[in-house]
Amino acid sequence: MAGFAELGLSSWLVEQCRQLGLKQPTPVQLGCIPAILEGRDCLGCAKTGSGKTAAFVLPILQKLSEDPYGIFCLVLTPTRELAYQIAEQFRVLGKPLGLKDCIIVGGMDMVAQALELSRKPHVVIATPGRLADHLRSSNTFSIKKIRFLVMDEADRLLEQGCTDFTVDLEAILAAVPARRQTLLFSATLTDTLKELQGLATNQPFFWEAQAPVRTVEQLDQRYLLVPEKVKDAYLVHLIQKFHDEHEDWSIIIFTNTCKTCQVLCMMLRKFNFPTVALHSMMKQKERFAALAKFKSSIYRILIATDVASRGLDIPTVQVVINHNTPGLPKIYIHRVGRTARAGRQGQAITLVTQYDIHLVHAIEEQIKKKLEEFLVEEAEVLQILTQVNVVRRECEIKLEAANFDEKKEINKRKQLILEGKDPDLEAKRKAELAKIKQKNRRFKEQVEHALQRQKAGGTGHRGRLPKARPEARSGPGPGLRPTRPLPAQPKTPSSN
Ligand SMILES: Nc1ncnc2c1ncn2[C@@H]1O[C@H](COP(=O)(O)OP(=O)(O)OP(=O)(O)O)[C@@H](O)[C@H]1O
Repeated sequence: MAGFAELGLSSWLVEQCRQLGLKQPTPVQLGCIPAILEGRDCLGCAKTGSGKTAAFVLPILQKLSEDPYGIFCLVLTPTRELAYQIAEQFRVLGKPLGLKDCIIVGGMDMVAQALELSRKPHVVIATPGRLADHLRSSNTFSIKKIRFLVMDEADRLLEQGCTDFTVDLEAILAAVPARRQTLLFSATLTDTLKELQGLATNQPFFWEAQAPVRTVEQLDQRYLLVPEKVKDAYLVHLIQKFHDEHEDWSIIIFTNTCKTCQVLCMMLRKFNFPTVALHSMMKQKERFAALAKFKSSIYRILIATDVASRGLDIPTVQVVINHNTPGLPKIYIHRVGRTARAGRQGQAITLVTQYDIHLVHAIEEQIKKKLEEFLVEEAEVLQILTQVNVVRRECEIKLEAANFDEKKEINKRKQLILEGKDPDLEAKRKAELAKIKQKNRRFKEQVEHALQRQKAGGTGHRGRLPKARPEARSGPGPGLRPTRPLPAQPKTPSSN
């Protein structure tokens, strides 16, 4: 198997790899590095944790060392935390060059960033919104001469999710030169391939990992069927179990909203689990602090929204728990990809309610693998059910008293005004859109149910995931009483 030197990398870079413990190139590095060194555009699609970052960082550093100037390379990425992580890779691998990098993300001081940009760093790593703000408001820097444009998590940058980058991307693409090398990477490129191909037209080289399953082999993937109303008791039970059995394991829990994330964080802390939260309603400083505490294993549990689902590389994470079943298979792929990275083992457990079964089927179809059931002692869950529900309610009341919803609303309105939109008009438009979506969802569910009935009637019944919640899981019967309480509460760690 070829080593880094055989890929055409200079000896100083090979030595940097060795010092970092990277002995052999991974397949995506083997595939993409020579093409990038040849000057070709590159689209790299490989599983989570397979070393895509070094696949673009190494050849860029090599080219930079041959013709150093600033601003030589622009890297775009969807989240602020990911921008810092990528910058670190550039810094460590590019140390012998005296590499100057600059991170341009929202939530940080704009004046300081403008000053840094004017000093012509070699590499700028940015989230699109903040970089576009700088381009609109300042003429003290230029990205007209960049050699490389990298879009990490490229499909996320192009799709119109809850954060829509398209307008900002247009502004950025208008400011970069047509003659450049474009490198696009993600574990899920295929849905947006056409749009991406429009960006990478210079002898594009497409590299995709060939594998029967789209998730990592070392990842043990399970589902746990839970009734919606008692989901949190199952979550607490799972965490208690992992905590008891493997004290040194780190766990990421993914939730669907900032509010749930915050409530669950408060709740888990009440049960003395060392938990930090990460979501977009937090101040940037708090976000970084939470992530730092989790990375350094001071806190073993991170509860996050999808702001943490892509790219984050934290080797100590052994378990990912999906508190909600992701609505899109690709979100599932990225979330569970936070564990079992770089050849390590990992486990992912998805809590599935009676309403989410069709989502699991969609995930299984996409990843080309069936999830297995995760078995728990239901009696143990029932013991803590009342206690968990009471604590959760207390936390909700506390959060409401802190005006969490109002703050969220104010933040949203501020953001819309900054984007030049009318918040009231937007609210109306959103309400209409939600109505249409709900109608579509209901229709889809009806079709899904009809199909399932048809399948169950015919030969195609899978007999694994039941269609309705089983009686045994529907909560404690009249005679059931908790017998083994959870650790004493309340006792909340002081910082977040
Ligand atoms: N050649 C290599 N040998 C061993 N480890 C490597 C190698 N290249 C990268 N790694 C390590 O693998 C881990 C995952 O790499 P990276 O974060 O680049 O993954 P990724 O493919 O970008 O994942 P994701 O799709 O989740 O963003 C990192 O800790 C990195 O240091």
